[in-house]
Amino acid sequence: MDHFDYRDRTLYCEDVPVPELAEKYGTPLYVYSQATLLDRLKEVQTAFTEVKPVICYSVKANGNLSIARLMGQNGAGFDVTSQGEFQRALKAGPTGSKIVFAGVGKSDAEIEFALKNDVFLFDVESEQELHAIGAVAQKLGVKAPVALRVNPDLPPKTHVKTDTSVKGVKFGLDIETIVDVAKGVVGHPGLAVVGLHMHLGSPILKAEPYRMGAEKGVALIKQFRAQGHDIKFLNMGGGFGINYRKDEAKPASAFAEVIIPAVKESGCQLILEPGRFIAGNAAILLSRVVFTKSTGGKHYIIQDAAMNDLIRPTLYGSFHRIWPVTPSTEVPVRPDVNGDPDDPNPFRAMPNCFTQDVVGPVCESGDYLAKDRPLPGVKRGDLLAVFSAGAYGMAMASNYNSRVRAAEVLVTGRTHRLIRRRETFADLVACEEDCLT
Ligand SMILES: Cc1ncc(COP(=O)(O)O)c(C=O)c1O
Ligand SMILES: N[C@@H](CCCC[NH3+])C(=O)O
Repeated sequence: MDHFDYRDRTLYCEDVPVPELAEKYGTPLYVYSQATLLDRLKEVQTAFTEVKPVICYSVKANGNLSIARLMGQNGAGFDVTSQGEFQRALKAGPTGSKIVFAGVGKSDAEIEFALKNDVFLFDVESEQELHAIGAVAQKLGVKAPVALRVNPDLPPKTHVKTDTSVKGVKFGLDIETIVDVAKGVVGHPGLAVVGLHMHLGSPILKAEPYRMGAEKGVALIKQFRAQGHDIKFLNMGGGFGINYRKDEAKPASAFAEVIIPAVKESGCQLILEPGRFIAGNAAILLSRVVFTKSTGGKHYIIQDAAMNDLIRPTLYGSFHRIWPVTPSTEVPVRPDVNGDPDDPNPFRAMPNCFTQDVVGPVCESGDYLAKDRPLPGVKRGDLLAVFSAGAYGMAMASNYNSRVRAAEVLVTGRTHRLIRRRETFADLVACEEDCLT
């Protein structure tokens, strides 16, 4: 399973026994498999190779400099959504990396920064933004390369907090009005409208929305061209889903099958912005059991990772597989289907499994990594692996409750390197002025 597997009842990341990492770096710890990161990037590159795509790794999923560098070294550009992400991409990417800049609220300063740093394309999300970009570009005496982001009004329902292409969300230009917006900037001295962008949501487990989106995209591109815009790029965004529960995700080839025909018809270069697909299954969040507790008929595993380390379960009710790193002989070693309500759980009947909540030390009842999950009994000091934590895990981590953020380690084969050290109290207060002493 993505270079995380059990050998003799011990979880390995590539060829490193995970307990060794806990010993050396402490917990909570993000553990990344370099082979998985590269396999996943390669999978996208290979699936779309026929149309020579520009793959812009979505930095928001995981912006660690070493991971971004790995992407850049292996042919990826970057999709960014703030100046901070832009700077990460510049720092980690090779010279000339293609950087696409999306986001609904780019400030003039960010626009100027991007223009001065060779932005490949702005993904433009509103008419006001389009004119703001045009104005900044004119001030600098350049033409800004832009792709208009359409909200294609499609139904890939993900989660109310992550839907990006259903009517009424804040993203993109309405499909009904985008053509008029494009018309309004024909011949604009500060703007080169060269692309169409869409991002359908995340995560998406079906290919069909991409087929529908790409078809709508081709129709728009034809209209933009008829207006005189020289459209060269079709950017289909990110959103490809991954396996959180079992084998629910589609391979990249399934998306390629429905996107490539439209790309060919459009005569455009394809851009993709995968984030989760590359990083999601490439990491576990490793934690250690602090206490166990039973109260009010419920059983709790209190471990040292919390909502500040991985907020997805709290924020979206997301499911992450969790399993002991060294399961006892009474429980199976593969965590494939634990707790999946859509799947009859063969582990439920295991003598040592019972329904438990996996919670952290943060002072919120919503601080949990799993709820009502059939898990084996564990004891203080046991290690747990929270799977599929590589995307939007560390990237969304915070210091809530003055908890220092976790360390991150990158494994390749039998070796491992710290790619982010654990924070310290000094880091926590580094930006504060203790001015009343
Ligand atoms: C514009 C844009 N591109 C790419 C992504 C990356 O999405 P994912 O990590 O699901 O591939 C996102 C996030 O959803 C996004 O908003
Ligand atoms: N952060 C989200 C998805 C949103 C992606 C960014 N548009 C997640 O953890 O799944």
